Order: sequence, then C-alpha cells, then structure tokens
Amino acid sequence: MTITIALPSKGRMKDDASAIFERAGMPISAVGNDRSYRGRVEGWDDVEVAFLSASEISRELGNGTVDFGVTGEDLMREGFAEVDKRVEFCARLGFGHADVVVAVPEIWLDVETMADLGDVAADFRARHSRRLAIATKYWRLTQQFFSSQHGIQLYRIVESLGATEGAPASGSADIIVDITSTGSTLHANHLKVLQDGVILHSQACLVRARKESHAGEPAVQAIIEAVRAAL
Ligand SMILES: Nc1ncnc2c1ncn2[C@@H]1O[C@H](COP(=O)(O)OP(=O)(O)OP(=O)(O)O)[C@@H](O)[C@H]1O
Ligand SMILES: O=P(O)(O)OC[C@H]1O[C@H](OP(=O)(O)OP(=O)(O)O)[C@H](O)[C@@H]1O
Repeated sequence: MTITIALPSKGRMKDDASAIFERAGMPISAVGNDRSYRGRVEGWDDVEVAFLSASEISRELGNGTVDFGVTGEDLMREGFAEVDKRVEFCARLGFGHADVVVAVPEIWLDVETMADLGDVAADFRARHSRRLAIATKYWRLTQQFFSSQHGIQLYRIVESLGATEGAPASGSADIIVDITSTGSTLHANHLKVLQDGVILHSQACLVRARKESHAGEPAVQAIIEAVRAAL
C-alpha cells in the first residue's frame, strides 16, 4: 500500500514540518524540481509526499484522500464536525502555536468574561435594535463555543476572510473570534481577549485519516512512532 503524507508547500509551517521529518529519519525531497508538488521520503519507498497549503491539508485529511498530514488543529476542528471520528491527532509538533480567541474592544470595561458577554448579547437588541455581530472566519468553532458551551444564542456571525481585527473599528462587527500568537495585532486594534475566551490552543499536529486500510499496516505505525520519537 502506498501511504500519502501531505505537508505544507508554503506558509509558516513549511520549514518546521520538513525539519521534524528530517529528525524522524524521514528526509523529504521534491520529485523533479523544487517547485514540484510531489515528494518522496528517502528510504521509504511506499511513502509519497503531497505538498499542499495548510487549509487544503485539513480538507484532504477530513475527506480521507491522504493518509497523514501536518496541519493546524484549528483548521481541522473548524473544517469538520466530529473531527475525532474522521481523523486521529497522532502528535502535537510544538510549532504553529496560535490561540483561537474571543476578543472585544478594550473600552468595554465591564466585559471581562463570557458571562459578561452573554449579558451584553441579551441586552443588545433592546439597546441597538440589532444582534451582537461577531466577525470571524471560524464559524463552526464560534457557534460551538457561544451556543453549545456558553448558552449564548443572540448573535450574528459576519464572515471575515481577512483583517478581522479591524472589524470593530470599521463598524462591520462588534467583536471578533480570530487566532492570535503574539497578541500584537489585537493590541494594535485596541481589542482584549476575555478571561475565559480562549476557544482552542492550536498548534501544528501530525494527523492521520482514519481508514480501514491502515489496520495492520506496519508502515502506518512506523511513521507515527518515528515522528513521535523526533519530538
Ligand atoms: N500568527 C499566526 N497567524 C495565522 N496563523 C497562524 C499563526 N500562528 C500559527 N498559525 C497557524 O498556521 C496555520 C495556517 O498556516 P498558513 O497561514 O501558513 O496557511 P496557508 O498555507 O496560508 O493556508 P491558506 O493559504 O490555504 O490559508 C493555522 O493552523 C494557524 O493556526
Ligand atoms: O497575535 P499576532 O502575532 O499579532 O498574530 C495574529 C495575526 O496573524 C494572523 O494573520 P496573518 O497576517 O498571518 O494572515 P493570515 O491570517 O492570512 O495567515 C492572524 O489572522 C492575526 O491577524
């Protein structure tokens, strides 16, 4: 059986991902030229590498069109409901750290927790004749966190595909849900994270698509063990 591993072709995870495989004794090389989207692993003839973007990798893993991949936990959990049934998070790789957070304007002095935000959301329509608007590209994580975990139902999601932190200042939303790593973008936009507003501590993971064909396949276990040993 040929095992396909999807690795980031670009972006912030690319170099760290190939370094982990190098340390795991699985050195990756591109097939053809450096711009090729296929690779191989020296000494592992049954393994092929597909170079894709981090978001494509999460999609292919969830659909089971690749066997393994390196991508962010946030992208997997946002992309698929009941993701743990579709994939196994085999290892947290120690890079690509980012938190998915709820952030509100700093000037909302009396809003420090999700319970405070729930009160604001409940009052919002009476005060402003509309629902509290949340800018985000993380629809699923936002709905799970607000509705299922915190029982907050009165809000509206405004899809944001970039510059999410600017939405409250521009008036297109009241608050945001986005990723942060250093916090400097939130700070520059006068936003603060709620005390209990961290939805997910994300990092890059080695993820396996749960496939029947993996049962009893020694190379599958060997890949997981090699990567874990490199951490
Ligand atoms: N400061 C950060 N900003 C954005 N993403 C970050 C940051 N730190 C870590 N990440 C993680 O990096 C991953 C996204 O990586 P990247 O932005 O390189 O993807 P990409 O290749 O640009 O994907 P696409 O182009 O398809 O959006 C996510 O899992 C995210 O959590
Ligand atoms: O907490 P910080 O260190 O300031 O990082 C957070 C910022 O980085 C990301 O944007 P990026 O510019 O990387 O663009 P992207 O979301 O399109 O990858 C993210 O969307 C935030 O805006």
